[in-house]
Amino acid sequence: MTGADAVDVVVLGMGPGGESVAGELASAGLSVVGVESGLVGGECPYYGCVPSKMMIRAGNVVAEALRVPELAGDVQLTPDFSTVARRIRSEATDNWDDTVAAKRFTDKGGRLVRGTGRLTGPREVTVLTSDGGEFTFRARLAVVLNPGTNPTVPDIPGLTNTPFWTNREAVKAESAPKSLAILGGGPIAVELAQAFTRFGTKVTMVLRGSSLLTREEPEAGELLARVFRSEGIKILRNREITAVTHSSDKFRLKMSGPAAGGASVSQLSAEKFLVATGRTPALQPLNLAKAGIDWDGKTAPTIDGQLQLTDGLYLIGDAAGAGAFTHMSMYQGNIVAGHILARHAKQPDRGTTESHAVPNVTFTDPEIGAVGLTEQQARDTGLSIRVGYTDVAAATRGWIHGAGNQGFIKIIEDTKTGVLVGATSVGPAGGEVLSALALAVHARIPVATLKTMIYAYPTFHRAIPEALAQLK
Ligand SMILES: Cc1cc2nc3c(=O)[nH]c(=O)nc-3n(C[C@H](O)[C@H](O)[C@H](O)COP(=O)(O)OP(=O)(O)OC[C@H]3O[C@@H](n4cnc5c(N)ncnc54)[C@H](O)[C@@H]3O)c2cc1C
Ligand SMILES: NC(=O)c1ccc[n+]([C@@H]2O[C@H](COP(=O)([O-])OP(=O)(O)OC[C@H]3O[C@@H](n4cnc5c(N)ncnc54)[C@H](O)[C@@H]3O)[C@@H](O)[C@H]2O)c1
Repeated sequence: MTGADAVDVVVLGMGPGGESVAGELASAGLSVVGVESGLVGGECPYYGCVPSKMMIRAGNVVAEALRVPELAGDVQLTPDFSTVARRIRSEATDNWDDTVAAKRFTDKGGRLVRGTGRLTGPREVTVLTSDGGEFTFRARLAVVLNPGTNPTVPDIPGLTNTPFWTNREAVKAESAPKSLAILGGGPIAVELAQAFTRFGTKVTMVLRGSSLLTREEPEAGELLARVFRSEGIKILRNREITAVTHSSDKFRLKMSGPAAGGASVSQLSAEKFLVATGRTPALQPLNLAKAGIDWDGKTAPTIDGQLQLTDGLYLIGDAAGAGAFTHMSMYQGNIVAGHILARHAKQPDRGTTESHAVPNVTFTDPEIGAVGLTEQQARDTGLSIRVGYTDVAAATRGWIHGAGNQGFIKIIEDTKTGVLVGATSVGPAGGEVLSALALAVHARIPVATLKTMIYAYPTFHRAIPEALAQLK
């Protein structure tokens, strides 16, 4: 243990939560080392939420323009992906340069160490820098792990020899490819499928199963599949890709149907191939065992309500396994910062994590917002429930909106307590409408109270009382 620098806190991985904990603790006067092997800020600002939502915003503008003939006359449109590519490069990611984010942290008094960190003891972190240097830090108060995830790449023959895309390459695209094959049907796949389609890319999605967005209510995936079909996105269901090759600027994917289904082998070719098959937490290289943590290497490690793996060793973000969303990383970071400051600077604690009202929004058109339990999850936990469902297109605002008005609100009530335990809001502003439902689930507001509320006319959220009236 000789040669280690003593500091108050080490934050290993500066994703959204890590960056915020490190910054807050440094501002509070603690000596904080932030360790980052990539870009300060993590996946979200450089390869995830922000660039993908910039593409989606641009794609939605194109889609709205295409709705002009139905609603407002005529328009001439020449979508050009290079405009959004330029915006992503210059406005969102600073050409994938984190100087500004790094300075934001060091200006607060933090020390940024660039390199790959690992635990070398309880509350001890050793960092290997790219030029072969090594630094060791012993944290007096806490080590916060925020390593995030990497794209999971399935073991498909030939794949790794090809220039396939993950989200990290997709958001760097300078132009929309003529054709794009996408493996996976989760949030990354559907958001990018629709965004590229709107710039003229012929998209084919290859699903191992039969549905899109399997973590959401089934009605959400079904509606999205209908919308995708109408936009020309092809969805191949129950397929396995058995081989991938790339030559003459073309990917060739060999596919078979499900083994049980009598396996028809087929082929698909495309200019680009996006693999969006989930994420692998970057926990393995951290060497949790060095801090005495017993981890099976597969499932999320056990943490307490303050996100501690053990006293003074915290795990936050996607790798904590409570929802791979930026808002979860920041929510957890806030609790951890509060816990550290309460223990060591006599500030009020910020409580423990709650998991009954985790929200998420998939930013397709229509947006898909969800909070809490799905109907199936509620049934699986043994709750006695009532379900309310209403069609957004048939509500006043949906009808006024016209083209692009598809959506629904589905709510799940626990009949024993009379509160909502889950809700899904799909529609043109589905993610924004979700906020009222998320509040209801979070604060456990009785359905009886929600029914007495006045909902402004004619908003999209006025479909909420219609769903409440349908509870049965
Ligand atoms: C395409 C895409 C779109 C998304 N869209 C949304 C969205 O709209 N809304 C939303 O809420 N979420 C979205 N997400 C998810 C979101 O990006 C993550 O939940 C978010 O980044 C939080 O991750 P994190 O805090 O776990 O850390 P990450 O952001 O993954 O950052 C972890 C950091 O740790 C560093 N690191 C890892 N290991 C080490 C090590 N050993 N030593 C030093 N540094 C290390 C990494 O370099 C990285 O910078 C999206 C993700 C993707 C891929
Ligand atoms: N708007 C948002 O909030 C947003 C957007 C994008 C991503 N994210 C976050 O990032 C996470 C990762 O997204 P994702 O879409 O990669 O993952 P995911 O785990 O949600 O979906 C993965 C998809 O790939 C399929 N799949 C998995 N292994 C496969 C294999 N071997 N062969 C074929 N198909 C396979 C799954 O069936 C699923 O359809 C999300 O779960 C979410 O938490 C959030």
